[in-house]
Amino acid sequence: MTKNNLLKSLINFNAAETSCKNVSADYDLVINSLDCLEDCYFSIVDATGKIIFVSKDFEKIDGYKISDILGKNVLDVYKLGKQNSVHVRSIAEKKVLKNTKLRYTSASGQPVDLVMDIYPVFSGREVIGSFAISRDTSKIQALTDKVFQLQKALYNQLQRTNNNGTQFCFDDIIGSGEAMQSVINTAKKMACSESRIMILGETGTGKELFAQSIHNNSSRAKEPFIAVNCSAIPDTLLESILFGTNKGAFTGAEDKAGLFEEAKNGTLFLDELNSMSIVLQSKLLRALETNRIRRVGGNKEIPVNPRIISAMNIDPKEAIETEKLRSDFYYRLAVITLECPPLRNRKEDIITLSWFYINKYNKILGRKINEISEEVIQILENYNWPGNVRELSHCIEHAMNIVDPTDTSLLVQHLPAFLQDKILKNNILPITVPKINDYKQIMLQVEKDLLTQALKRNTGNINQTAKELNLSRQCLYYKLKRLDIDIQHEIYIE
Ligand SMILES: Nc1ncnc2c1ncn2[C@@H]1O[C@H](COP(=O)(O)OP(=O)(O)OP(=O)(O)O)[C@@H](O)[C@H]1O
Repeated sequence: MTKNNLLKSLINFNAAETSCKNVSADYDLVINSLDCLEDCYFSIVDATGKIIFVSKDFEKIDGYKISDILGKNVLDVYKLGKQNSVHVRSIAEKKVLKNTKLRYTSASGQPVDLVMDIYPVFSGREVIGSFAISRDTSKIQALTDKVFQLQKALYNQLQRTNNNGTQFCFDDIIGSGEAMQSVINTAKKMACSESRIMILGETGTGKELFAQSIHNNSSRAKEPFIAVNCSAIPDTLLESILFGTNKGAFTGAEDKAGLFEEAKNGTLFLDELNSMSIVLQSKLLRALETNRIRRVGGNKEIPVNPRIISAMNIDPKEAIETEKLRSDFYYRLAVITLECPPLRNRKEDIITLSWFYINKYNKILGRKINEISEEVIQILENYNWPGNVRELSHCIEHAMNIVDPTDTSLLVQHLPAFLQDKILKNNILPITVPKINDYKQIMLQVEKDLLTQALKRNTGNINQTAKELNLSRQCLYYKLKRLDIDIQHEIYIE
């Protein structure tokens, strides 16, 4: 049976079914127009299983050349038993097989996921062949797999979050340098005690990460961990959030437990404690002294038992001196203190952290970065990271969005513009203060760094440097001489 005869039967069969008798067509045109369908091919075999026709996309999907398989039997081409060939089954059973899913390896070794609809072709009562529409669902399958993986990761994360309100434990803290290891060891010891902890450190240094890890390493791990950011909530609300409310306290107030009660025997983490008003500090102090709270509008004292971990991102001494913080309140909470060092003081961890975030975004964004250029390493290690690990993570996230999916190296042009600008123009001031206590010597070093960098920016040009610093030429010369700065030195002519 020729292809056209088979097609004619096929169309006549359908025409009979649809009572549309006068069908005439250019069969090749009809069949080839199916090629406009993406990731899909059309195939016809005769009653013996011999392949009579396949449309163009077949080569792309199956990896065979059409000319190599035409005229051959499907069972031989795919090395299948009769039961495993859907074409042969459809002919033998005289049945339409819809939505048949197949997974196999193509001639070029790629895994292929196909969904096939196979129709037997009749001439009268006799089956004279079958035709199939095969849709390549490999891409959709890969996407579905990815969605499934992401869902699973999210579910795991939520499970951890839902268990006790935390996401992190000590294993999640990155930092193999001496400074971080020492903080981790201290924090692990603190986890074994019941004393109140004050965690100090600049923004983004990992204070909450430590608070959660301590909770998860403590005997209270199965109880809730509840965090409240004192700077994010207006003072009047913060009181009712912490202590709860009793009905009638103010319009709309209901009987509601506060966070002290909700934390039960777990941990209550008071973040940015320094933002709390002095009035609320006094009320809280009373609760801390008695381990009892009174709901807003209530008159009953309720015993409470969470362990309190607090955090501050400013110097407590300064806050006490400027009367933003009550000293008795501070010392009630800072029974033991933990200091999270800023990133610029533990440069040895910067690249390890960068790799952590690169690998994270390689997975999330489907990137392939496996190298950080020397220049980028220099930049990352020399920037002073005022936003600490949070800022570094955002910087890498930015870079990973900019790299092309085929890039394997993280380069300067991928970094956020402010980092490229500042560093490439030598416009930042990583002032290297010597570890000495002599104020005069420190100031001399600071002045020297400042002038050296201004000279670098102006490629050693005295007039321009003096203008930028708003100094006279003579004054600049005098300072350079006093600080022993050699203006002929090649570093200024970069
Ligand atoms: N050592 C570290 N290892 C891994 N991730 C870290 C580390 N330090 C901080 N991070 C990450 O940096 C981000 C900021 O950390 P965290 O919120 O704990 O900082 P913080 O000091 O509490 O900041 P803030 O004072 O602004 O509340 C988080 O995503 C955290 O997971």
